[in-house]
Amino acid sequence: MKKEIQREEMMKSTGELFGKLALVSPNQKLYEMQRKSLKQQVDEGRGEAIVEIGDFVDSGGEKEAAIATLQSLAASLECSCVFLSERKGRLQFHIRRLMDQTDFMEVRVAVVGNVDAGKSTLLSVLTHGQLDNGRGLARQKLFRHKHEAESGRTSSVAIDILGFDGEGNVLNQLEHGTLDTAKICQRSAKVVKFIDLAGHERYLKTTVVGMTGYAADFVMLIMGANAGMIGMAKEHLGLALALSVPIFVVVTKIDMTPPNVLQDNMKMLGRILKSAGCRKLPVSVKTPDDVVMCASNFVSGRLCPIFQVSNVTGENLDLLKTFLNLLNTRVETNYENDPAEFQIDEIFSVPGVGTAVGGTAMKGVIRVNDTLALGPDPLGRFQNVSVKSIQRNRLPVEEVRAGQTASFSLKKIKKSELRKGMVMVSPTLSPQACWEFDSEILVLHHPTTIGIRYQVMVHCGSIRQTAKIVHMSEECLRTGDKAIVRFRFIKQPEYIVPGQRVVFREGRTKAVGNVLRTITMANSPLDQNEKVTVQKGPEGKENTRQDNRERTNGYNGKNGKGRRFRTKLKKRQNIEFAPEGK
Ligand SMILES: Nc1nc2c(ncn2[C@@H]2O[C@H](COP(=O)(O)OP(=O)(O)OP(=O)(O)O)[C@@H](O)[C@H]2O)c(=O)[nH]1
Repeated sequence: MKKEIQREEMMKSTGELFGKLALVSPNQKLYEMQRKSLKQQVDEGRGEAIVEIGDFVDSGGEKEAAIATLQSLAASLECSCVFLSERKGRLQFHIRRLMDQTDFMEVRVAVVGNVDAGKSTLLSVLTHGQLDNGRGLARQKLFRHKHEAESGRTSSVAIDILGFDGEGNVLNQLEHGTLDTAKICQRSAKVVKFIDLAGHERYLKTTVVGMTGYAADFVMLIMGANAGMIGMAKEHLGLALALSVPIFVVVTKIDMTPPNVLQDNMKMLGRILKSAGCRKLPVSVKTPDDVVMCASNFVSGRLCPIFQVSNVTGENLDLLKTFLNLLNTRVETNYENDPAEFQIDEIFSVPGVGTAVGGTAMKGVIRVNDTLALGPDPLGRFQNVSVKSIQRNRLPVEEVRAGQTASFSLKKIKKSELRKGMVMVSPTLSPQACWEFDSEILVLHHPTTIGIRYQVMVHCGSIRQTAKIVHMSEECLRTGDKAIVRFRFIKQPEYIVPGQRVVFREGRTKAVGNVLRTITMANSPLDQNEKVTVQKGPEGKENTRQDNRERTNGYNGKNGKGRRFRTKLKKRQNIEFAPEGK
């Protein structure tokens, strides 16, 4: 008996609870310990875990007995248990909690890459299960699920979904030539949402919005094997790195690329990923074992798995699908216990239902009939709203948890009262809007120097608004410089929280940073006597704030609109900054 207890303690301390010895006919106590440990792993992995058992050198029935124990443990926790791969006598299994019909895990993957890299083709091949002919056949079939088609939400960003069942089988099936997203979600245990971001330079804005506003968990960078890392691919890579989103690379067109060109381009990709600016560890994924290793270590963001695929022959697409099936959302588990926070990125009216908003739950759990604080309005105020119903990918659900996207229909709210960038948060947070915030920023690119009163477009979650630099820890900033900078929003106060990632953009200027501190409205009086002379304009002339505002807002002032707008703005600012209670 004493020996037995010692064995249990030793196994517990060495993490060998799933070792060969432990899994072959465990006694009741050991079984319970294993069950507890597995449950913890599944909970920590938000319903999923990769478990390794072994070492099985010569089988003699031990392997089968150990697998049977693991399967029984998984079944007792209402989980599926699927074999993944075997390495040196150690077996890896994927454990996934079985969900009810209205729930599914969600992983968001932003798809970027240069024009013609094969993004649309790869998404079509993955989601439709039919190969390409090398001349654009697959992408024609791609029914672009604009958010509108998919969930009633309108968006300039196209979304494609790939559903997996508990065993990791792809569930996308064409019905009358199209995909029924609600049905796929209903049957799926996991749904991978691809946020297809345009490859053309013209659409860089969309790419930034897609990566910040849609809270991508991962970035899938597509590179044509024949072309290599050209054009916007490097820009997209830089943006993903700056936002600290883990990246994996899919190299397409390996069927049509001569081996020497492929080799050169792979070398170049490896060099870029390892460079001081990236500091990634490129791993070429060639076997199911590589997939498991990469998926288990991917969330840290240091590894960069590289898949070499062909959309025409289908080579290695299975490895990519397995990897996608194993990916787990990056939202912290404990966020579900925090007060709810939901960022709004779409607003729409649904006939017969009323006003609805779409977006991402960043924290907490939101249920039907919950009351949330919606805001801020132009005066920085929040109002209580009640959630009438919730949908996830057109599927009516009772609740939405941190890390999931959803649409809510709201009671007694007019569409005109809403705007993108607003939030709905738990009233217990007593949310406060802010005009100003401090951010530690890194300038990724700027042609000259950035100084006080410089204006940039701020992207923070689904917030997109022009802000002005009012204070800097350095006198001026150039490419590569870091500083603590205070920004002030131009139009209205916003709800942001310390720690949020921010991208600053103005023409070719790009900077990234973290919110350090917000200066809530009560502490942020408008500097009415502020000097209006600001940065140098394109012709070397000094621009006035008025010029800048006109440029920012698209008013040229010639037809008097600019003046009218400014008067309106001034009036509004006066109201906005009136002391509380007046
Ligand atoms: N031979 C071969 N051709 C491919 C492969 N993948 C894509 N193509 C072809 O490459 C061309 C461009 O692919 P697209 O999917 O349109 O590229 P894209 O990156 O979506 O381009 P944009 O939408 O313009 O950004 C099409 O003619 C595809 O048929 C592949 O693996 N092998």
